[in-house]
Amino acid sequence: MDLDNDRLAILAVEGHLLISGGPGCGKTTIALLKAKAGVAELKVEQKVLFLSFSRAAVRQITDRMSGLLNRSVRQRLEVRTFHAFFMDVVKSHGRLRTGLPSAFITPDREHQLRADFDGDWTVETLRMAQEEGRYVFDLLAWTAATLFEEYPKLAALYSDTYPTVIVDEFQDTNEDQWRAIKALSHASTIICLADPDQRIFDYVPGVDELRIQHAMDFLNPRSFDLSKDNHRSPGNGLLAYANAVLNNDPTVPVPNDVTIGTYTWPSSVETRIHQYLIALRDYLQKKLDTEPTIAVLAPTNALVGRLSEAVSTDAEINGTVYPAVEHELHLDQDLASTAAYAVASIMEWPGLRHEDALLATLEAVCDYFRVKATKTSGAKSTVRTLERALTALKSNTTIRAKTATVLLKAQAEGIQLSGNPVQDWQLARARLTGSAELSELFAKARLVRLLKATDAIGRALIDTWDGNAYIDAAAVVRRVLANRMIDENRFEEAAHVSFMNMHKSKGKEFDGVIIAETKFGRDQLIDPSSSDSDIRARRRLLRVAITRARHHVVIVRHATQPPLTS
Ligand SMILES: Nc1ncnc2c1ncn2[C@@H]1O[C@H](COP(=O)(O)OP(=O)(O)OP(=O)(O)O)[C@@H](O)[C@H]1O
Repeated sequence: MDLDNDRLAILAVEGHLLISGGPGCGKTTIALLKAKAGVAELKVEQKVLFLSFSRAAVRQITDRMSGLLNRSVRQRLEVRTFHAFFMDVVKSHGRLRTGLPSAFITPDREHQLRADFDGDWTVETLRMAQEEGRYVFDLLAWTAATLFEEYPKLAALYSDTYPTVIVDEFQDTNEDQWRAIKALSHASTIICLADPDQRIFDYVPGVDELRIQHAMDFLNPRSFDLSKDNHRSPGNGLLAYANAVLNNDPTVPVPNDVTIGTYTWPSSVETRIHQYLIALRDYLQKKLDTEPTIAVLAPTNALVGRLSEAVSTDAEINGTVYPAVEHELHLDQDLASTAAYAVASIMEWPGLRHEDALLATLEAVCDYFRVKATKTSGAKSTVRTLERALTALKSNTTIRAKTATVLLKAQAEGIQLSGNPVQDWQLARARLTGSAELSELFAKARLVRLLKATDAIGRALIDTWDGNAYIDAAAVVRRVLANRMIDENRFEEAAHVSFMNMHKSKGKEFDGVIIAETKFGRDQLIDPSSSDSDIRARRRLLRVAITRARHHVVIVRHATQPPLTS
């Protein structure tokens, strides 16, 4: 590996460090080499702590470690998500603040509690933490940082275990993460890895565009800028093009390794993605002489779900058959799971009395909007409307909500299920139509995959089939999805083809990347009618997406969309 003067200096200097530079310039790699150089001086019980944001990023770092560091060095490095680290701190020492053992509230459980709670949820989560020692996900960072600040000896104890702390994606750290880092910085050496232009989470509360400046002021680190280097995709113009998109610079031509594909009616984004995915896979396979890794990225989960579903079955396009493509779908489950419970409740219909069947499904639809209301204020009025419909249904009075009347009609028509869980799932899902709310659930439920009877949900559903209905299907689906979330927490299998939204691709690396858009709303790569700051944020996001590729990028756009640089 080339170690230029900057890198040699990084290895040589002592004290806090800020290593900045664009995607693929080698920040992670040099930080790992720096950690390696310091391992000899560690005492037996000491380790280097490498903090990152997501489990996927942790996996990428551990993958990179295996090519770079031998086993004995790897064992001295602890690569963890912020969340896992803070959870340990709170679990082991939360008692210092409360006198109580610490317990954790899962996100699923939090949604339920929050939906039933009238009042300020932030105040309530603090009360639960302080009076009951029970913590929701979002309070872990705050609590760990507060523990470090209130008990400097505790921070010193952690610093003693971790004399060096490397912080990945430093530009995206929120206020609490930064407070914890500051507390550790009194006795640990902090190495910040940062790229201000990869700041794509600035809509998250506590993430501050001045964070790098804060680090400069507080840590007074030695600063190294590696932005002139590009080791991910050297020589192929991908980074230069990504920067041109970031800066809306039309003077940089689209390089050979970027294909801009367009579609227009009667072709669709789904068919184009299917075609390009197969073409790109073949092209990279030949070029690299190994099965390539490819990511298909889109701005929204809804579009990701549509595309994933489209490539999951063989498609005949203009007389050519494009085979289904095996892939992994990476999503945030929340709302999708809740929508899936509504589908499952419809699969219970033939086994239930009319009123019970309708109540169960309407309740599931209402739950979906309750979960949504914890994130978006607009959903609250939908919840109220649906709750009124539920009351009317129970008290046999006139139902006004359109969603309820549509479901009433669909339920009266009945549903003929066959015992094939895949077909029946689709049949049940198709009942989610006829009102804006039901259509929304339909789109979300797409994100839950049930493509083969051997999928986890399919297998579980088969067990509930009684020849007429799927008894207790909703509860069974809930269990499977909850298990899946826990499994995903443990490890994520590396798939050759992955579908995810553009935000989720951050910190990852693939041989090829396909980016899709439609001409509507948030599914557009850049919505010309949005504000300047939104457009700027989208350009940063696009740069992140383009720079995930080592070799080739395909951008599939509607033919009427304006060019990305003009
Ligand atoms: N000095 C180097 N010489 C050769 N290859 C390198 C060097 N540094 C890094 N690489 C390779 O370049 C690729 C990108 O490196 P790395 O992941 O460290 O970059 P990064 O700056 O952390 O990227 P990102 O910000 O996108 O996560 C990796 O495949 C890595 O093995």
